[in-house]
Amino acid sequence: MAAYLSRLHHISLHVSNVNKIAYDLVSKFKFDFFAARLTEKTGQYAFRRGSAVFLVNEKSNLVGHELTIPGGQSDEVTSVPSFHLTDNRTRIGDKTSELHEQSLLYDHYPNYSVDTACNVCFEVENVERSFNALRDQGCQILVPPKKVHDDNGFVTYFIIKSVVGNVCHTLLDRSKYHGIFLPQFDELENSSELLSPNASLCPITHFDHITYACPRRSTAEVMKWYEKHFGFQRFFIDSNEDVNEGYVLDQDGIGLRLTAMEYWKCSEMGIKLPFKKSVEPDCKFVIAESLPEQGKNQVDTFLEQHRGPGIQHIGLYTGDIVKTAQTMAKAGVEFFCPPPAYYSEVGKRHEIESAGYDPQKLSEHGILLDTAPDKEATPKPSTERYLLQVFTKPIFAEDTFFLELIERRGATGFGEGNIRALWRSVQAYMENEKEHTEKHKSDSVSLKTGQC
Ligand SMILES: O=C(O)C(=O)Cc1ccc(O)cc1
Ligand SMILES: [Fe+2]
Repeated sequence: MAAYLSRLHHISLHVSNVNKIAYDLVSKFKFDFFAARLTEKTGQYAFRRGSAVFLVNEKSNLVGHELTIPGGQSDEVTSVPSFHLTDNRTRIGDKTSELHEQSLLYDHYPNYSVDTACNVCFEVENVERSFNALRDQGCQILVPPKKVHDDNGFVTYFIIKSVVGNVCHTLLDRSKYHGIFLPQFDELENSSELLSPNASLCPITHFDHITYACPRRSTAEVMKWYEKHFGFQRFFIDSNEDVNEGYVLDQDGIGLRLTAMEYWKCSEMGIKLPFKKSVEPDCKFVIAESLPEQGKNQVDTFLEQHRGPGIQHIGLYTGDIVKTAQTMAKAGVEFFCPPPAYYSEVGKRHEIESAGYDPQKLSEHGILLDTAPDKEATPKPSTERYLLQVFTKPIFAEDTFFLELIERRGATGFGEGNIRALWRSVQAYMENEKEHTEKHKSDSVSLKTGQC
């Protein structure tokens, strides 16, 4: 029996420069910094927008380290006020010393040499039952069941290693916890989502999908692992997709195999958000493999620079991609842009206009639009179904992890046109980057700057 996952709780990052990532998440991506845990040995910081929560863990033991998160850069956006975590150190230190708990909670040190997003944490209804089931199925246990409490109740959790590179999963039960995040975390004052000015400018509601970069011919093993242990089911990206081969794009320089999965409970009935009365849509998992015939590509680059398989990107769902991209670009987020011809090509122009968008507006930030094939529209409505996406440049020092904004207007899958356009823009960036490094042009304009 598989573990019974009820919802995605947060995704953990392990980074060496917490200040940089915290700054980017708050000032550029407009996430709210809402909870923190700081001990003599470690710092853990939680950021959220809607139900999308990132837990940023400090990679090294920086004692006396001070994190300052500045306010927003733009005039209209007053962001989280400056916050010095050193102020809280004594308080959290006092709490933890009672428990003699100084190291990371809800995660483990991955001892990874580069910055990485590597723990996808789920809520489960019964930690003991899930643990027994996964242990009996032979899963590798990284942290056995553990109970953590504070004045607001308690949480139990354990951590298992997945079959994808350094990716692991914390499975936790927080049904007996009434605090804002997790026990031993301090809530930041004024962290209420309702008060956040960013909610309307960046209406991100949840994680839409998580994409893994995996080695060639490993997809079947990954699928099998998630089916067996978590009860994931196949999500067909395209109606012509071969069950065994996945969705294959293998021409014109694009060599990519995509296979997607979703977790069954969410796909069948949806999950209630703890704070809101609405139903939280599911988060899909996409496995990306590169194909050898088309030469080295972005998946290979990820595997090389990340030093193994892992989370390549995360799709953040937004109710208004144009507004969100505009706000983020203004704050300094850089997006991958397709070739300018993408927006002037007659067919695409017409497609964009038919969807009610201005090609010029979309082109400003590299937003891609795809119309879902007719067969997806059941029963066929008078309006078509669209998918809009835009991809940020890598957010760590290496060409590894990046974020994506995605808005679905009826379309539930992944658009072939968007994948091709994304692929080309990432390839162009990486080739430029390579040339740039090879020629050692230290005085040339940085490729990581500039608008579309
Ligand atoms: O289209 C999406 O959002 C995907 O997630 C598919 C995808 C996966 C990996 C790539 O390198 C490019 C595209
Ligand atoms: Fe994606």
